[in-house]
Amino acid sequence: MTGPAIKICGISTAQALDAAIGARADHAGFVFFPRSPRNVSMQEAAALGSRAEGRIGRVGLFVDPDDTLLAEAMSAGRLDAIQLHGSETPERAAQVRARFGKPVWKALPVASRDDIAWAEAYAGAADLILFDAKTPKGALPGGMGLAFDWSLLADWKGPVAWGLAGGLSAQNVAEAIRTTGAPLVDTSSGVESAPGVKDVDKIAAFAYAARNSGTDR
Ligand SMILES: O=C(O)c1ccccc1N[C@@H]1O[C@H](COP(=O)(O)O)[C@@H](O)[C@H]1O
Repeated sequence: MTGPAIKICGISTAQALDAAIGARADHAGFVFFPRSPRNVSMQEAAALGSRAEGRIGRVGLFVDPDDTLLAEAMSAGRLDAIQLHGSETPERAAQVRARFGKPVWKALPVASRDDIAWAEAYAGAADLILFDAKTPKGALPGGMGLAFDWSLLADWKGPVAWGLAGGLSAQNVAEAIRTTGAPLVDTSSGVESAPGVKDVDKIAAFAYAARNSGTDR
């Protein structure tokens, strides 16, 4: 029973990174978005990126980034994948992938069934679609601990690999996986004791619950 792939996002300390690695998560997310309480500097990204080398995948999270920020972060954090969490179009996602030569994950905000249909537009442009809850206007576009109606995704089969995010924690991740069949789950605030402060025990509990949800990759 291996369960879905696991991403712990918003890692900004060596302790949190080691906890994600110790919990056998597949991906660690580093946030490059100054408004976020999880934002990392290029110096922090460099330290985390080299500590993660060969131990866990490194995903950089960006919100409508320009190429200068992407280039700096790619090189500092030695990123293995780029998560676009803003309003990037399929054309921009394809351009980022071509320019930086790394897989692109595109987050899509979901509130209704129509939002899920947007994934089709990213086939061939993004490598993975990350369905996340739509957040209120003016709020951060993610990392708010908000979940959406998972039944909208029940056994969703689209033209592109996908994952589930939004309000996931050790308490609800198994149910989320059973409802949606998600091949990847991503959490940030659900494994924190305060915004931006990762909790080692919550990371371990999340990975355990995801792996023991009764489903297989
Ligand atoms: O974590 C952030 O601060 C963040 C900022 C801007 C865009 C996305 C962000 N986080 C991502 O949002 C989803 C859901 O987070 P949560 O589990 O509900 O807290 C996840 O992919 C985070 O990586």
